[in-house]
Amino acid sequence: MDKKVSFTDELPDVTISALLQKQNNVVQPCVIVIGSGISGLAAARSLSEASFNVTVLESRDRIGGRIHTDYSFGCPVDMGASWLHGVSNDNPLAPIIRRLGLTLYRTSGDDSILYDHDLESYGLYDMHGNKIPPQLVTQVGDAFKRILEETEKIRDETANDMSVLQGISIVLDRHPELRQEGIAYEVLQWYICRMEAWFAVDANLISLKCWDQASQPILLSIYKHILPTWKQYTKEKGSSKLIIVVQDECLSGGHGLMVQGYEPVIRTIAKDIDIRLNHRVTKVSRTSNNKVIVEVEGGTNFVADAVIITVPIGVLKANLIQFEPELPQWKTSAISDLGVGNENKIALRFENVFWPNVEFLGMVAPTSYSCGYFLNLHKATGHPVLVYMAAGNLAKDLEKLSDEATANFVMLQLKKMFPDAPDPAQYLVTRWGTDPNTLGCYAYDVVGMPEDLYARLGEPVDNIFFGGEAVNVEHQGSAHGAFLAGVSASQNCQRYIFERLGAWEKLKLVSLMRNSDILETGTVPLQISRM
Ligand SMILES: Cc1cc2nc3c(=O)[nH]c(=O)nc-3n(C[C@H](O)[C@H](O)[C@H](O)COP(=O)(O)OP(=O)(O)OC[C@H]3O[C@@H](n4cnc5c(N)ncnc54)[C@H](O)[C@@H]3O)c2cc1C
Repeated sequence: MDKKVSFTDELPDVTISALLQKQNNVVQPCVIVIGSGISGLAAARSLSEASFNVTVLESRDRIGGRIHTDYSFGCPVDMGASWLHGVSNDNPLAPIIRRLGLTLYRTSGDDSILYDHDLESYGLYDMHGNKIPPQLVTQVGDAFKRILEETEKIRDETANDMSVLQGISIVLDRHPELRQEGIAYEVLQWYICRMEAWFAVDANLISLKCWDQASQPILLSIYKHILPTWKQYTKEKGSSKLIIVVQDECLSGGHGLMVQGYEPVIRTIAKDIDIRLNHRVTKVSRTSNNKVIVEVEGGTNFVADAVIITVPIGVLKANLIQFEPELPQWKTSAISDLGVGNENKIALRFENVFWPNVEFLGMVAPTSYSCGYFLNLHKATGHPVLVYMAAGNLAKDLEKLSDEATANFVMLQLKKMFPDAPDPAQYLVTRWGTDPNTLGCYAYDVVGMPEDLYARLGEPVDNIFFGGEAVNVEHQGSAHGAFLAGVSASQNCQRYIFERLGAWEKLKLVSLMRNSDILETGTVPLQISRM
């Protein structure tokens, strides 16, 4: 007879878990999550799986926040995030993507943040519609890489921060051989325009010290910077635990477009979560008995043991949520010192494809502001759609126009490359900068600001926890970074609440926990349509 018995099989009917669940007095701790973007949803799912009672309050009439797949063209078009940065199993979103069988179109195998497209996948044109020879594009691309490498030396030499643009200008003074003339100069401007798109801000505003925050050295400096602030904070609060949202290293695997759009990922994380749409939070108050009261436009109040705030940094900067008592100075200064960039997408659907089969169509010009580029969705998805992307000041300026005028502006750009381009059958225009639910696209490092801002933004204030893209020290401005930040905020919140429970309540809570099915890892490979 097999003597091996499984522990769970041998348990009598009345397991601890069953016993506890039979009792009516199981009081699950209650947490409010503000915002149903990927960060808030990840926090809510993680809390819900840890058997907390969780409610998500969302100001919009939809979930997903800056992940928004539009289907009005009859095909998925991502108007917010569209790339998975880090197409590998290390990506925390990989398990969900694998499970859903979603396809990724790898646009670049390069892990660096600037090259989310391989150089050979560009089709660049000048303002007169002449195609730029691909060798020139590659040659200037290589020169740009060298220029950026040289800026690292300048950064190491100087104590004070400066903008990336200033750094580039010093490099070109020192290395005249890297200067570009004529059309090559315009191609260089185009690369700068692409860099500006990554940060969603003009190059004269991007911090040279922080722009490529690598893992280890920066993390050390973050610890160095945060400790004095933390000591001050713990002196005020009488607690000594340092909870900090820090991730490992840059993700490998290059960059991949979500061919079916990001929406299925959002829907999966949101499954069965209590989400209240059209609930705009206006005030968060802490009470003397360790509760939080969350007030919603219209006057409804929600009371909870803790709150996790995942609204965009732009919303926090604009003080659209009032705190009582006020947040401490170390937190408010982190909010005000972080920058928030802007990027907008204008998607155009045509009846037929009239452009070449490249991934990116770009127009070079004498300034990065007047350069432009279109993502060719046809190459990755088979749908006749081009997506124009404008960042920084251009994105801001376009928001001053009507949708129709914006689409006309974009068509003028396209017609410079393809004079016979027909009018689009449909178009879509985003306004991430003026939308009161975002007020910007994502966080960036302002020149000369302390390096611990993201970490400070992620620090809790008693039972108020912070998630969202901008609290992730390493992967801010990304979907996976926002996801991780949500999970971290949830874990910090769980720890906080757990420490306040008695032994019996802890046991009850543990008995209700269920294993994650959505956040789990699996063995099904990622589906990548271009290796
Ligand atoms: C144009 C654009 C392109 C991008 N491209 C990529 C990409 O290709 N790859 C990538 O990885 N990342 C990309 N990103 C970044 C990525 O989309 C974000 O980092 C991520 O989606 C942020 O998630 P979040 O949950 O932190 O914030 P959000 O998604 O903004 O969620 C916050 C939620 O809070 C809600 N809210 C706001 N105010 C209130 C309030 N007062 N009360 C209640 N709710 C409120 C908002 O409506 C929103 O739903 C892009 C972003 C933009 C804008």
